[in-house]
Amino acid sequence: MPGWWPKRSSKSKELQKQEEILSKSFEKSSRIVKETRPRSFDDVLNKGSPRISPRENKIKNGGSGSSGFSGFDSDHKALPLPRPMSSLGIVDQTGGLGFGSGSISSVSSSGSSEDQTQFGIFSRGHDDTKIMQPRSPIQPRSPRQPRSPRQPRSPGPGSRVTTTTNSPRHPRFSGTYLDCTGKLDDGKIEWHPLPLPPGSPTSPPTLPKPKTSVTIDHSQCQLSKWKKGKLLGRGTFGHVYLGFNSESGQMCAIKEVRVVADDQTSKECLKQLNQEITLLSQLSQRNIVQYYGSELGEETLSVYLEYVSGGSIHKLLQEYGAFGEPVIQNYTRQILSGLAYLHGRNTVHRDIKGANILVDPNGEIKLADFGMAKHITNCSSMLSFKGSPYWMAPEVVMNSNGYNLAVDIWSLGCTILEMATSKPPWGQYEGVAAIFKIGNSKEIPEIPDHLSNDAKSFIRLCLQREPSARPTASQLLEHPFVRDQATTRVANVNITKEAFPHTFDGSRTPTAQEMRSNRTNISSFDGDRATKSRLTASRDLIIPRNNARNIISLPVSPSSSPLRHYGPAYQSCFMSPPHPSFSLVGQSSYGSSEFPLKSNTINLLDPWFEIPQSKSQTPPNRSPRRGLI
Ligand SMILES: Nc1ncnc2c1ncn2[C@@H]1O[C@H](COP(=O)(O)OP(=O)(O)OP(=O)(O)O)[C@@H](O)[C@H]1O
Repeated sequence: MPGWWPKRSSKSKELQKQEEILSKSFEKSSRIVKETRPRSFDDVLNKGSPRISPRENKIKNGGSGSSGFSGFDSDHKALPLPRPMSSLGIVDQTGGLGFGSGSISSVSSSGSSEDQTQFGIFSRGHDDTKIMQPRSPIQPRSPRQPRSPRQPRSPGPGSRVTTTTNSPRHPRFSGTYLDCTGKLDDGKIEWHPLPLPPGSPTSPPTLPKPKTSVTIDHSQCQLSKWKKGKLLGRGTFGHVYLGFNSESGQMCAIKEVRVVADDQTSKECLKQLNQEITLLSQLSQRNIVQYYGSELGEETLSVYLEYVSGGSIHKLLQEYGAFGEPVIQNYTRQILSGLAYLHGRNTVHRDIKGANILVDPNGEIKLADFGMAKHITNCSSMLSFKGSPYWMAPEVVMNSNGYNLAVDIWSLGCTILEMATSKPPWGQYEGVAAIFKIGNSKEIPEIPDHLSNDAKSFIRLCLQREPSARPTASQLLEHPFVRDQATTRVANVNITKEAFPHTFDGSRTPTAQEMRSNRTNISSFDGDRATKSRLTASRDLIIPRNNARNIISLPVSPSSSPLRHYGPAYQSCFMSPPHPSFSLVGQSSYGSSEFPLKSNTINLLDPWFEIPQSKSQTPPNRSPRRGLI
């Protein structure tokens, strides 16, 4: 704990103090994005003045039952409203308050961009609140696909432009925008052609995979037959509608964001959607919502996605209450499969929670909402303060050393608790107190007693405070909690193959049969720890050592986290020492001899060794070291 963080015996005083401290941190690096008077679209385009979006308008007018901090999405009543947080520099324009189940997004990089000092706070009406801070332009860019030079915009009012990844950008994006990786961009937004209606004379029999490098075919614009239907839901940045193709009868979900030039909110919306488009267009896996295409209209950018009619896990929890363990097992396995695929591509979701996980009528899980997702390059830092507070990993809250794919594993553990209790983890705490608990305590969220030992063991593995101690998604797929389901085996083999088409050294991954026989061996020696350890080690040989697990730490800006003590920035591509505050809350800090210089040690331990509760709550240097891929 930082020296300036006093200990108080009274809980209320302590909370009050926490808020004050967080307030100072936030205020240093934040500025409330003020609402602006609505203006006509032409005004906006011609004069570059901001225009209020319908969503903002709703916020301005108080929305419907908005609190901005209900802890869950719409119509959720599980959490008490928090106290006003204006002192934190967080103002919910609805009169609601700071952190709910909403996502937080700020950035910690240093830089001099004017934008960088801004925190935009966007109420989600009665959903929750997002805090966003544009990235600095000096951050390294992740690899992107080449873009073509500009091409003229299609004429006529009301016409829609459907373009592709290497297609021209919309003239309205000629200003500076933030690119898909969160860095300032030159305004280019990537969108993709809509699929031709299945069954139409010129269409493929099924929806094609998204094209990432095709030339413009304007005939596709005319062939776009998707009609916008009823509202499915609202997100922070736009609305999601049902789409219907009257020629094929097929449905899709249309995520729509209003395009308003020079408006900070719109920039954020577009940035987020652009990020989602770029990432989703490269993904194709059964547990990840499929991207179909995107289209730029006169006033809106629409993203066409696989329609998942069952709604989110969060919504199901609200309607039907906590899930039984078999359902949790089944959903967890599928979430893991999606994560294994995603992580195999060095991509971190960063906002895993019930509200972002959709369920189709057959119980198939689809990870959605990739607005926070990020591709991790070898030396890129992950220092942004992004995610949804209650599901946020300690290293994200503290944000001292950068973080990695393991943040999704922590959030998965939280989501399992959410499924088991129908409440968010740490739900008994208000937002700031929850963040304090996550970042500066030794605790993990409460695990319900009624869960099986396998479930408890699984959750504890996910909720290890030391990120490198958390197993990977692929490793967790072998945990008895999810492994022993009848339908799991073959599906997981395929997923592993998808996620890891090649081993780390470039050689091929084993065939499904090889994998099966390996797994058979593992399960047949379930009771034999030594054998299992050996097999675990052999499993490590076939699962590539994902270099994204090597997290690298880069200098952190003081604005990285509201809980972060302003300390010296550290080093380069090596694991950094833990945040000093760990040692100040009764946890000893890393000694140099204990500090893991390499985080990719081959794991020869049994990954399913159940870490006792007390150990899972111990500081990093006391946790059993687990070499990870
Ligand atoms: N592919 C889809 N199929 C069916 N419904 C969807 C789909 N995508 C989103 N929805 C619905 O629309 C709602 C809003 O989705 P969206 O991804 O925009 O925001 P969110 O995840 O709720 O919030 P945020 O983006 O702010 O984190 C979801 O809660 C869900 O009910």
